Amino acid sequence: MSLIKNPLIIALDVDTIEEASVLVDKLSPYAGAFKVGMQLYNYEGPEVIRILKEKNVAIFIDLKLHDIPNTVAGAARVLTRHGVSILNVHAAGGKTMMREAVKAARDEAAKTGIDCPLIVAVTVLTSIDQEVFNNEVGINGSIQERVVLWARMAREAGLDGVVASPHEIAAIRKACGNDFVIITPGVRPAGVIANDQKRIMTPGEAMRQGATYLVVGRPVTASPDPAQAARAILEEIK
Ligand SMILES: O=c1ccn([C@@H]2O[C@H](COP(=O)(O)O)[C@@H](O)[C@H]2O)c(=O)[nH]1
Repeated sequence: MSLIKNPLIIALDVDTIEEASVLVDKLSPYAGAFKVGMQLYNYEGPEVIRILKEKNVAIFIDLKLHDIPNTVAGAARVLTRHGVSILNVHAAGGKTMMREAVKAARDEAAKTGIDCPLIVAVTVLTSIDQEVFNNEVGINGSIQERVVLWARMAREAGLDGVVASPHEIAAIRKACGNDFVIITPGVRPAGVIANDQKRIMTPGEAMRQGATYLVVGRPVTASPDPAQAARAILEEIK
């Protein structure tokens, strides 16, 4: 059974378990889940998952797996053992890589009796705009076309959903249906600084577009009053 209580996922982009714990203690009444990404996981390792799970919160392990199919499958298998609620891979790794990741996670869940996490594919990062996408990343065509193509590919590979910017939600919904999970970072309440995010939307607009979950980091965690910032977002998306 999913532990995710509401659509607001808070990104714990901090170095240490101590800093993450302070945020979780302040924010767990408001957050549906907490995201542990490469900064926190690469410093603290799997211990951070164990400690946060003791607080009875749902965890999205955001390691954006991207490697050959065998390597990604192995990582998906061992991450499943941690009992996380969501894990992700890069769609750019291809359909076989995604399919192997899903198979490994589901087999491990069936073998151990641990709930299988939702497995989602990262499409085009929300920090990338059209100019960078074509001229630096070197992929022709529009970001939206590519995101929809990768979303369809992820669905065909058996994944539960994708990570995409709020700008592509409507097109993904049309292509992949209402049951497909869409997780959207690049969320900024009105008047809040975008930082390095390029394809942004407010929490209310992103939910109206059809997001399943919103990922929000700095607008909450760097706020002088993180609990109030999270409460305001929940109020906006209610
Ligand atoms: O395309 C993507 C994929 C992942 N992220 C992650 O979401 C959070 C956003 O943090 P903010 O502070 O709200 O900008 C962060 O952990 C990213 O690694 C993303 O932003 N875009």
